[in-house]
Amino acid sequence: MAKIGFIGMGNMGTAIMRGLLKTYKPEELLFTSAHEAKMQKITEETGVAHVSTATDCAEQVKYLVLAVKPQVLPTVFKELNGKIRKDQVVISIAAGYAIADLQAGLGDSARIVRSMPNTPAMVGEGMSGVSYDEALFTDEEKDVIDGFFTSFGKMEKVDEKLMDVVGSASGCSPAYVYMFIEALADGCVKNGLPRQAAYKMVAQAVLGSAKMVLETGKHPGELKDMVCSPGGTTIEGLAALEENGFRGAIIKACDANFEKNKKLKG
Ligand SMILES: NC(=O)C1=CN([C@@H]2O[C@H](COP(=O)(O)OP(=O)(O)OC[C@H]3O[C@@H](n4cnc5c(N)ncnc54)[C@H](O)[C@@H]3O)[C@@H](O)[C@H]2O)C=CC1
Ligand SMILES: O=C(O)[C@@H]1CCC=N1
Repeated sequence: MAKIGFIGMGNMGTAIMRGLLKTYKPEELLFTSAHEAKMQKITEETGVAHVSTATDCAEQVKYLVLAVKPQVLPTVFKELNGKIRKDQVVISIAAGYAIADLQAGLGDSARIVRSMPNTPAMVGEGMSGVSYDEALFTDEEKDVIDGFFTSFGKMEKVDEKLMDVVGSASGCSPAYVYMFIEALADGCVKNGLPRQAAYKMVAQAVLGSAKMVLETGKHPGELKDMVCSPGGTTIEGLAALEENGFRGAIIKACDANFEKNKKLKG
C-alpha cells in the first residue's frame, strides 16, 4: 500500500514528489490529478502510480497531500468530506486556507498539517513554513511529516497565525528573486555583458549572498556594508535603488500577498 498520496500534480506536486523520491520508493507514493494524459506521462517518468479520483487516492494512503489550487479545494472537499479517516494525516500546501477552513471542508476530526513550501523544492532547496498541532500526532507521524518537508529542502515550524505571512517568505519569494535576477541581468546586458554570462553570474551571486546570510549569521545590512567601498561603485547603485523605492516596493509586495490570502477561499 502506498504511504503518501497527492491530490493535484502540478508545479508544486511534481516539485515535492521529486524530492520525496530521494527517500521513498515509487511504490510508496501515489497521486491523482486532472488530466489522464499528463498523469500517464508523470507515471512513466517517475514510476509513481496514479488513480483517477481523489477518493481513490485518499482511500489508499495514510498521508494525503492537498496540492490543488485553492480555487479547486471546494470541489475536492465535496468529494472527500466524511471520507478522511481518523488515522490519516492531511498535509495542505494551499495558500489562504487555515486549518479550521480545511476542517470545515473535510470534517472536524481531520488531522491537518498546514504548510507553505516553494518551487525550489524541485532542486532540493525548498523552504517550507509548517504548522500543526503537535498534540494531535504521534511521534512516528511527526517524524514522517518533518521528513516529508526536509526531503525537498528546509522547514521551519511556525504558529498558524503566521502562515499567511510565511507565504511572502517561502511560497511567493522565489518569484521576486527571479524578477530581481532578470532585471539585474538586463542591466548587465545593457552595459555589454552577454546574456547567458549575466544570468550565470547573477544567479551565482544570489546563491552566494544567500549562503552568506545563512552561514555567517551576520545581519544583512552588515553584509551589504562590506560590499560598499567608500566612494565606490556599489554605493552609487544602492543610492539609485533607494531613490527608486526598492525596499518600499518589496514591503508593499508582502502586504499584497498577505491581503490576497484572505480572498482565496472558495
Ligand atoms: N506554485 C507555487 O509556487 C506554490 C504553490 N502553492 C500552493 O500549491 C497549490 C498548487 O499550486 P500549483 O502546483 O502551483 O498549481 P498547479 O495548477 O500547477 O497544480 C494543480 C494541479 O491540480 C490538478 N487539478 C485540478 N483540479 C483537480 C481536481 N479536481 N482533482 C485533482 N487534481 C486537480 C491540475 O491538473 C494541476 O496539475 C496551491 O494551493 C498553491 O496555493 C504553495 C507554495 C508555492
Ligand atoms: O501565488 C500563489 O498563490 C502560490 C502560493 C505561494 C506561491 N504561489
